[in-house]
Amino acid sequence: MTITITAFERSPDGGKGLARDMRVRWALEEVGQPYDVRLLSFKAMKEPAHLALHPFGQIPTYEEGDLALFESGAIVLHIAERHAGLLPDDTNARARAINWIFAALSTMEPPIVDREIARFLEGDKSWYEERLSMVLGRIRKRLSDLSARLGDANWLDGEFSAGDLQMVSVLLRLKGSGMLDEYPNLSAYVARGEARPAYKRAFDAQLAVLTAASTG
Ligand SMILES: N[C@@H](CCC(=O)N[C@@H](CSCc1ccc([N+](=O)[O-])cc1)C(=O)NCC(=O)O)C(=O)O
Repeated sequence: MTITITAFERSPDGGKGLARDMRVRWALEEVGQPYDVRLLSFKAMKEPAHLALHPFGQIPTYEEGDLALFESGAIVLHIAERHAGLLPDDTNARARAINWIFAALSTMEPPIVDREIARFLEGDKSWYEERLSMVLGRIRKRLSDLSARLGDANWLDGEFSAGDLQMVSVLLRLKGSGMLDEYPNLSAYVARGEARPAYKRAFDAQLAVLTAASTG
């Protein structure tokens, strides 16, 4: 059955692949599943037709037959459970890979998103500098712990998994900050993710949307 995801008609990330459809695209490319994309304007995302799919009026969503999902984490897990290539067959290894999905989304991503919230929405507040300093400290604590755990391994737990896909995707949100450079093994880890053919296909596909929108 045809898989259809939703994405920004014109992503605010300027084609950097930071919007969360990128994670779903990457997962589908890793498992070799073709997919269609329904591009949405910000206005359309808040209209009844899309709100029926996504209660918060966001992207991405995932549709396949009579299944409709939202939340990129849930979508990537669904893809990983349905197709080989993103979760190990071994029961315990599979559980550990899923453990890393949650670590990426629940432990690593919140302070990283908090930094973006501070920088984009709180710059005019009197307490901005003090709060940003605390947020950066929280990010560095998580990066330091992750760096220590990864060590010189290629991936977080054996073979590349959906846990790495999510963790690399989360760390990529720091790419322009210079903070990853403070942890050379994390920078190399992210670069390994970006070097994967599936990542490159997904990145090129999301960039093509913006290029078409810009020249259209
Ligand atoms: N928890 C949900 C969060 C979904 C979400 O945040 N979607 C965003 C786009 S991806 C988040 C995102 C947006 C922009 C950038 N960027 O770099 O410009 C990066 C990431 C969205 O639809 N925003 C529009 C709205 O809320 O009205 C998930 O993981 O799917």
